[in-house]
Amino acid sequence: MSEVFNGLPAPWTVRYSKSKKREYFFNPETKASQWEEPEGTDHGLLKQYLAEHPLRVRCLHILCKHSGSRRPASHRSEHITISKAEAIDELQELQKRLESGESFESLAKERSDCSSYKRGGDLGFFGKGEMQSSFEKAAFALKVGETSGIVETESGVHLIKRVQ
Ligand SMILES: O=C(CCc1ccccc1)N[C@H](Cc1nc2ccccc2[nH]1)C(=O)O
Repeated sequence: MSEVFNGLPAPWTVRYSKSKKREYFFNPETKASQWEEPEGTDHGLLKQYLAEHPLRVRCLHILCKHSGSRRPASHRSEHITISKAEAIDELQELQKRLESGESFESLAKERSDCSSYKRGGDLGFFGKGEMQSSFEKAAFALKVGETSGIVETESGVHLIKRVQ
């Protein structure tokens, strides 16, 4: 594991509490968790780290399910039978429409197989550990305003736009 300069004394890490809507500190060795910064924290370095490594992101996404999806059904179709290759082709068409200026939200409402389509694909804020790992990895790699390439999960294939 490469050394992480987060301003915290090793091996402390910082996590996000969804219920309390704030960060907390966790020691993976002792399993201790606490609200206060651990003794010896470099507050300035921690703040800089958090600016560059968000604990949570807010994303929109467009999901195209296919016959191999974990749940091949949605509001659009009780029984989704298109192949993964066809689903990827559909996302590629949507990528072209995004590039020609159509809004992500309007395309999510038109085509996404996720229940979030009603809100233009908005998943709200999520932290690490909440979404399937390939989705999380892609989402946390995006800058605010950026859209991913095609991302595969057990649910199907996605386009992801980070908005916060
Ligand atoms: O899991 C859900 C609900 C996701 C959601 C989160 C927060 C707000 C609204 C929706 N829907 C699945 C499809 C699906 N699979 C996903 C995998 C990663 C992110 C979003 C996803 N959406 C399905 O419908 O099969």
